[in-house]
Amino acid sequence: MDSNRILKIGLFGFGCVGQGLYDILAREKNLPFQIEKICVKDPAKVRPLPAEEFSFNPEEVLADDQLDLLVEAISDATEAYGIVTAALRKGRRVVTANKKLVAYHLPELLELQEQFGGVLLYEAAVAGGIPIIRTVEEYFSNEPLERVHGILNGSSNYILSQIFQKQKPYADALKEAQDKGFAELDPWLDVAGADSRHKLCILTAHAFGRTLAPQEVAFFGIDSLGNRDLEFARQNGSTIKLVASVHLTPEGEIVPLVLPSLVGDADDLKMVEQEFNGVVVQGGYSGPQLFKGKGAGGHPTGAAVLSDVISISNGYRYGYKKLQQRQAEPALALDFQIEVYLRTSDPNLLESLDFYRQRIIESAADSDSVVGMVTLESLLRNQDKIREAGAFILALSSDFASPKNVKKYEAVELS
Ligand SMILES: NC(=O)C1=CN([C@@H]2O[C@H](COP(=O)(O)OP(=O)(O)OC[C@H]3O[C@@H](n4cnc5c(N)ncnc54)[C@H](OP(=O)(O)O)[C@@H]3O)[C@@H](O)[C@H]2O)C=CC1
Ligand SMILES: N[C@@H](CC=O)C(=O)O
Repeated sequence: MDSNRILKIGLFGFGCVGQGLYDILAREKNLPFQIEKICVKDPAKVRPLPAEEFSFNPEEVLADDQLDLLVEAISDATEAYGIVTAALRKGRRVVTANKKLVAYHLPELLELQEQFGGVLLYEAAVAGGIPIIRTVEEYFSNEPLERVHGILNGSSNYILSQIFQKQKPYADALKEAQDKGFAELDPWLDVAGADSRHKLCILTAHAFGRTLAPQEVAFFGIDSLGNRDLEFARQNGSTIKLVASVHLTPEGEIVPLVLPSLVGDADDLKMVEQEFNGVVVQGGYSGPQLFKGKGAGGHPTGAAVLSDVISISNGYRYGYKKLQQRQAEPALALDFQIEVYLRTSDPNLLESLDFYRQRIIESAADSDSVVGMVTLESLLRNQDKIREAGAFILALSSDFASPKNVKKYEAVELS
């Protein structure tokens, strides 16, 4: 810690995460931190704190040199980018919870820290309360990793638990996730898999030394999940989880993908329910380890932000060790093949996807469900088309890296 004095924090955002941090600091009175100024957006909003604690002008808070460190927890990624980059240009110490900002701008954020001497930490941005970035960055710094995968979005996991365990309608479960503060301001990010994609990009930088642009990662979500898909999962003795995964192929290429997946009883991710996240880190020597914890919510995320606040005040910064160690940037394994289930009403989609070993699961008046093999390249090329068609796509096992667990499905071979 800097000294015995109380460190002053400038906080941007006083929603779920900002209030979570504020509340923890209010309870843990022995901690040497004080939130000095809170910057928010809406002057008309009723606040639980006196008006003088708030500012509506980010410039004013950024310019305040009395503040020892800044915490950015606002809902707008574009505004957050402006705040965080301006702070780093001043060489400030900054903690952010914003995964979209980090995923889209990591190379620039690294550059700014290098150039101006500031520091940026973002543990809360991936898997909420699970200390996964520091674990991958520090504990696994010297062990080659084979795979990192898991459930990285609390809202969609909450929704799926409500659907599978309580038979709640999708829309009701989504509303609950929003009411509980788990969901993004635009919940499409959660349910369409985009938020998981942002988190996967960040994890990939720390685990494999590859700064992926989000556009390089195909992502699919649960927003078009229908009754027939639920039935397919149930008939196969499985539930569905939204899985984000990155693994290294034997050729040293990487396969990053966000895809709903069938999850059976033997799968470690099966026990990750509600707003919890679960991340499996597969070390080359240590084997698989599951990290499970709350992926969303004010206190779990506030606690992750607090941990960064403490670390940053102790002089910690990410070493990006895998980035430093890597010989060459791992390429994307575009020819990687994965077996998926697809339900669509658009016959052209199957043709565009270049499905092979295709089998029909069900043919109905309004749509067909098929199972087949597809390449990563095809998923990347067709992902917008799949979304626009309202199709639902599902991996047959969360073990994307190896087809050995793929079961035999009730299917009719196409002639
Ligand atoms: N909710 C969660 O469980 C988690 C969220 N995150 C991330 O943390 C961040 C904050 O999320 P969350 O707390 O849920 O969001 P909320 O919607 O609950 O709160 C957002 C806060 O940001 C403020 N704000 C928005 N735009 C501006 C702006 N231009 N200038 C100043 N303040 C602004 C809002 O102000 P006002 O009060 O005036 O409306 C509000 O206080 C997001 O990046 C999110 O992705 C990360 C992990 C978990
Ligand atoms: N909306 C996100 C919040 C945490 O990152 C989620 O549901 O996981």
